[in-house]
Amino acid sequence: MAEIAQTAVPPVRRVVPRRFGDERGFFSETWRADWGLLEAGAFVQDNHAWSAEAGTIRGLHFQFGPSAQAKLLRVVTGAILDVAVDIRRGSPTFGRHVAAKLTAEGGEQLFVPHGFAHGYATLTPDAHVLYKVDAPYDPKREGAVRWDDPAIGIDWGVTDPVLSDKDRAAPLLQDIDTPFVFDEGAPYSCRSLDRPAA
Ligand SMILES: Cc1cn([C@H]2C[C@H](O)[C@@H](COP(=O)(O)OP(=O)(O)O[C@H]3O[C@@H](C)C(=O)[C@@H](O)[C@H]3O)O2)c(=O)[nH]c1=O
Repeated sequence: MAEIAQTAVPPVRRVVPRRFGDERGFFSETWRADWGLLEAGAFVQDNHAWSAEAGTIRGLHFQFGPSAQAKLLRVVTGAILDVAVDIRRGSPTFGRHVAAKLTAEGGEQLFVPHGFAHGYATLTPDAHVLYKVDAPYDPKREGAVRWDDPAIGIDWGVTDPVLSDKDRAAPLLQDIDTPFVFDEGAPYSCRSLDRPAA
């Protein structure tokens, strides 16, 4: 059982799985097919990323075409600010974002569908982030948007982040031709085109 809530930028969802506590600790189901986020079998890869320092930012990333990824994220040590930005051309919420705090303590999760650029900032040192994705890693179909794009205006709470070289060089949203198109008839109201964004 889990509490699943729509966010201000659908279909991004916040998920809080129930925890059954006892004298040993707790037990929690962290994903079930019958929660209806994705059909059974859709998730094909699990990821684990560790960041040593608070104030590390990873993102904003996406994969496109047949490799577009939906993601279900959670934190098992520490805390992050998890962010999803709508980059579906023609979307009523294009350029808007959801920022959700995910903590090991609370077990909160964020479901990020196709058509969104995703990233997070670590709010604590030693942050372990786990996530499921519904398409395998495909470095030939990766794209990125700058973490500090003023047109998106994310309040990361971090001024001088630890970044990868790749993320430091990422383009602004206005300078990419995003490969996602808003389409109410498609899953996640998103059509994913098989062409690079830049
Ligand atoms: C993402 C990924 C990376 N790698 C490798 C490539 C590279 O050598 C090393 C580090 O990759 P990156 O710098 O891209 O890792 P990172 O910056 O953590 O990338 C991740 O960021 C978050 C925000 C996401 O949303 C993810 O989808 C993914 O893009 O790991 C894989 O083998 N499989 C994967 O699925």
